[in-house]
Amino acid sequence: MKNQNILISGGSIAGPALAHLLSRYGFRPTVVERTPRLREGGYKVDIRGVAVEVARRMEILPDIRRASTNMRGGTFVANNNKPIATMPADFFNSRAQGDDEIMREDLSRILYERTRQTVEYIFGDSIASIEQGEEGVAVTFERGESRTFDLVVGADGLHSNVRGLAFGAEADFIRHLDAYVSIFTTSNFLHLEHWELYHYAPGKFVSLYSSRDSSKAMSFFFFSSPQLDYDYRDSAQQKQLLATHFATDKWQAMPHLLKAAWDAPDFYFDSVSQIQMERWSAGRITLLGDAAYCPSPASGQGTSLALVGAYVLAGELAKAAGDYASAFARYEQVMRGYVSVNQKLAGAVKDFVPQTRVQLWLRTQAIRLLPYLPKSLAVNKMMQDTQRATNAITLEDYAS
Ligand SMILES: Cc1cc2nc3c(=O)[nH]c(=O)nc-3n(C[C@H](O)[C@H](O)[C@H](O)COP(=O)(O)OP(=O)(O)OC[C@H]3O[C@@H](n4cnc5c(N)ncnc54)[C@H](O)[C@@H]3O)c2cc1C
Repeated sequence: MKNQNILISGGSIAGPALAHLLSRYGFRPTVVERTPRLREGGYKVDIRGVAVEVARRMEILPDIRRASTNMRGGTFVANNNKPIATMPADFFNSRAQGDDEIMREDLSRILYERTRQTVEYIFGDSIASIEQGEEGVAVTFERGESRTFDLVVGADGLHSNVRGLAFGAEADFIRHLDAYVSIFTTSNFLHLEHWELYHYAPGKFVSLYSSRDSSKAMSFFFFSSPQLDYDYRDSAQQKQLLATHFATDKWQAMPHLLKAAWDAPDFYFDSVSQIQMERWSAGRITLLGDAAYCPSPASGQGTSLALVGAYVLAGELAKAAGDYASAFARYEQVMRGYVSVNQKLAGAVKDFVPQTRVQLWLRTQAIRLLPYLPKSLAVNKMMQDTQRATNAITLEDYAS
């Protein structure tokens, strides 16, 4: 088979998923990850629709189910922590349809553990330059090493380094949805047990979920904002932005959470954005996951697109016996429609949070009614759209 040596930039979800499948087909993948070790952090992520079948074919579904969040439900709370409404988990999620929910870092760890013996991992490094030639791609790394690979895959997220080197500036491909998210670990100071709290304020939403068998909690902050000027690698600056945006928030838990942000080892902050590109491949280089088609956390489909994308890309490379030009073309052809319908799930992100005090009051009244409404009435349309989108691709059986 041709083109067996494949460099993958990014060791979160898309990168290790692709490495797992490629090594199964006899390719020799190398993963380079910028952080010094496997990156921790992230909130609950969904594995939905076709992605569940991909996880099954990757033989990681039992591991995923063992690490399931096992969420029991959640409570909308007022500023003084008094419950507004309490809902069982299956009111919002689609576990009943066979979908799964797992902490992002657990899925990343499962994929890494599956591949660490068969795949070369380089931590704490990054691609500094890429030059394509007839016979391969000459790569230099930031730490100074130079190597040649047959193919390069950018699975390095929203701010993809490979995309920048091979396709051009991020500004040409990113679509800001006028919101930001921040996620980090805190102590389980409210003693939640597989339970989540939800708090709204004008333009803001915060949730808190017990993790690590309730020994810790994970917080998720969301706020609407026009584009902010900050360095996406400077977490001290991002913590300050978060503190400024939530300084006047009246939720009782807020002072504890904002203090925890400064101490959190896994602090994550990013814009709610999508990546939209006319093509994902250029010669021997292609993009995968958020790097190519980030649907944004507002769609809830980033992880599923990354898993399905890895399955299709690896399968097409194996089917074409390493003929990258036809494999990359097929990968785009097979994935385009699925990506597009899932990006649409992000909808109008601003509607996710009430923007004014009046809208907040109306939202609170609607939430009070939720427990008394049949699920079908309250979330039916949203659930149906999501189910259609998450299944909007027919998986080929690439088994060798
Ligand atoms: C820490 C973290 C927390 C997240 N939390 C959530 C969440 O709670 N909810 C949600 O919906 N989505 C979250 N996401 C995004 C989610 O993981 C993706 O949408 C989805 O799983 C697709 O994954 P991906 O592998 O394509 O991209 P990502 O998960 O973003 O991974 C990209 C990887 O590339 C690495 N990388 C970046 N630059 C370079 C470089 N120059 N060289 C080498 N490696 C590089 C990053 O360190 C990271 O490990 C999170 C991502 C991260 C990294």
